[in-house]
Amino acid sequence: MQMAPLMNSNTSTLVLHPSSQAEEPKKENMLSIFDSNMIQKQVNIPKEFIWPSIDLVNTTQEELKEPLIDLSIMKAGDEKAIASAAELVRKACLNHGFFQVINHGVEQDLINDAYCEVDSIFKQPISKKLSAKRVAGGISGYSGAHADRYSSKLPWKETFSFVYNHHQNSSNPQIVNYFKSVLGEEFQNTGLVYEKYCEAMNELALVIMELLAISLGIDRLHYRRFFQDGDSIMRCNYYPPCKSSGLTFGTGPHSDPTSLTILHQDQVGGLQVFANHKWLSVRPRSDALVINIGDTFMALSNGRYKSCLHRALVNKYRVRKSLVFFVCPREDKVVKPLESLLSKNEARKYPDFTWASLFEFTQKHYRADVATLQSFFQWHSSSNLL
Ligand SMILES: C=C1C[C@]23C[C@H]1CC[C@H]2[C@]1(C)CCC[C@@](C)(C(=O)O)[C@H]1[C@@H]3C(=O)O
Ligand SMILES: O=C(O)CCC(=O)C(=O)O
Ligand SMILES: [Fe+2]
Repeated sequence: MQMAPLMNSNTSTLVLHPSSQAEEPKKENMLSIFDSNMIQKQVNIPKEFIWPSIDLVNTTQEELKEPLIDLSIMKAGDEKAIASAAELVRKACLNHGFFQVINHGVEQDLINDAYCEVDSIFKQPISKKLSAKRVAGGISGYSGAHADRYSSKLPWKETFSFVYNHHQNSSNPQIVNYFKSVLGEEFQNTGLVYEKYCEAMNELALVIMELLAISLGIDRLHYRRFFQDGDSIMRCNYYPPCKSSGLTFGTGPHSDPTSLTILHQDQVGGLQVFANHKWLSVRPRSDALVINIGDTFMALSNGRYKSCLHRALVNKYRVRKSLVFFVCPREDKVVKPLESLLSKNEARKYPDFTWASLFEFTQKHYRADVATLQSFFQWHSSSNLL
């Protein structure tokens, strides 16, 4: 059935095409855009955004009881407190893979500045945002509901993503150059803010990697070394209010295919984790960062630490925003558990693979969901993963 074109505020036409089930790649000549200004005014939610009822299970308001870790102990070198914190982290990661950290060393002013820049990006007219559109097969750039990638179960969100390579240096400010190249010179300051934000995220990531190594009883510097020259991903999520919020998701149920996620959410609430057989809310804390294990780290721990299903709800009245830093190793690094982690006769749960191959799978062939890792290995069952 041909969807009727809907006019948006900028006179260009918002055209939502009939939903084919193809995930990616979508037919080249299909142009679909999600103009959040326009779509919020619609009486009925386009059917492409309506998720299967099986996913829309009622959610309790019950909260996840994830540990809150005070990271100041790491700088202080308080080994007794570090051992206790590592035990709390271990228990959480064996179960659902989520914990929150405070005294993380990321200045509140920098977080506030990053949110201000989120607003400066997403308030741009749709034509400007589309000029910075994500290139098919890549992660960087603007996306409106991923409407150019998928034809059904569209997430009610706009995103802006870019890559952070730690080995960049001030003489080659990649993020500033990226913002200026895709959004214009007036986004120089936005680039500077995110340059600083990603540097702070990367530093924090290495501290958390040390705590994870301690919690797993391996060489505490192992993951620092493994991730120190990583190619991480920064993503700004912007979730407009939705009149039919109970029929869609801001971000659908998934586990992160990456290694470790460092997320700041605003005070609106909406992040949920599937733990102990139910959806549990992660309480927003403005002074905390939410940390969760991703699929790649689950493989590094030979399945010990869990990369868990989570999702982001939208609501009827308020915009919700989140800043998400996805920690990834350098793309050519071989993902396999450290020998000393494996107990005697412990079988390997996953074949060796590179992050580049898993990343490409999620960008070109498969929408990350709850089964990404096994789908990835099935996809590559015949060919070489490295
Ligand atoms: C490597 C990635 C792919 C996604 C961004 C990072 C880590 C999380 C992934 C994602 C958010 C999981 C849900 C589906 C997805 C398509 C999304 O809703 O944005 C995923 C991201 C992506 O492929 O752009
Ligand atoms: O916005 C959120 O709270 C969660 C987003 C998320 O899970 C993701 O972008 O991977
Ligand atoms: Fe996620």
